Amino acid sequence: MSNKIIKIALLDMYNGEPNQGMRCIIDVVNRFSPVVSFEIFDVRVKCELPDINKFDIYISTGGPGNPLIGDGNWDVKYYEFIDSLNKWNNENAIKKHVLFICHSFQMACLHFGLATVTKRNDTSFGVMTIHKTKEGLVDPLFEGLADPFYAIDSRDYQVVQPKLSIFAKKGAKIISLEKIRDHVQYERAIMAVRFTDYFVGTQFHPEADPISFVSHLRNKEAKEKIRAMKGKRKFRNMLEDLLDDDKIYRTNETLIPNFLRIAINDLMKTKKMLSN
Ligand SMILES: NC(=O)CC[C@H](N)C(=O)O
Repeated sequence: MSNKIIKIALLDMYNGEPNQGMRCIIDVVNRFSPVVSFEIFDVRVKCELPDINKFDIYISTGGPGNPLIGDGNWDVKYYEFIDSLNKWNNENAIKKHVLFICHSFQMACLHFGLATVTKRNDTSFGVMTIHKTKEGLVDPLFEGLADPFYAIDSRDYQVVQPKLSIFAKKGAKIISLEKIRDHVQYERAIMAVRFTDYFVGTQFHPEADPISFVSHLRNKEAKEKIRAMKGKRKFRNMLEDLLDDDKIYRTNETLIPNFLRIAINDLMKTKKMLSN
């Protein structure tokens, strides 16, 4: 394989469960071929993690279950792996870029001690509005997305109670929040964090496309559960949101492509500088 190709490791956190995330991520990554190649690592079932010498960019997926609990094996290795990437970035000119999605995002927030993760009162599932914070308005990850923008959310847990002193100490930033729910007193959950210049994560699913969402709803039970949860009108509105060019399509075409473009440009620049 040519050295010019940028290598991406996809950390599959789905624990062997059927999901739409992997197909969507692969679909987005393939838009960058032939500049990139990718390999998949099954973190939770096989305890597989990549050799950090061999990959430039890492995308760590969503996944089922409680992010506070691992099996004492894969989770320990996963956290060690994040630490080794962070250490690498502190010591090397050519950086490792990481995107943490949903379950991985929750685990990263916990690991860096930035916030608490709690179980929500109800499942969050569907097309949600995501609000940029002041920092989010200028973060290149969101360039080309409106404020608010739309994303697919699918979770039972939430990242809340940010420890702002730790954010400040680490230079991390909250870049998006949940919408304000006037009629409920709950705290707005954190929807995205820039951990460092090279590590960023989202609580929602930036990889999701309308097809993946509709496929999920082909499961009758899933469909009925969501229809009952939202009510008929909101359910129909959500289906309409799916077809809107400015909503899920826009996020799918913008956010991970921004992440990859920023990473690829940075890698090409630093690799070239070092080979001169
Ligand atoms: N889609 C996900 O990755 C979900 C994350 C986590 N398991 C939750 O339920 O909140």
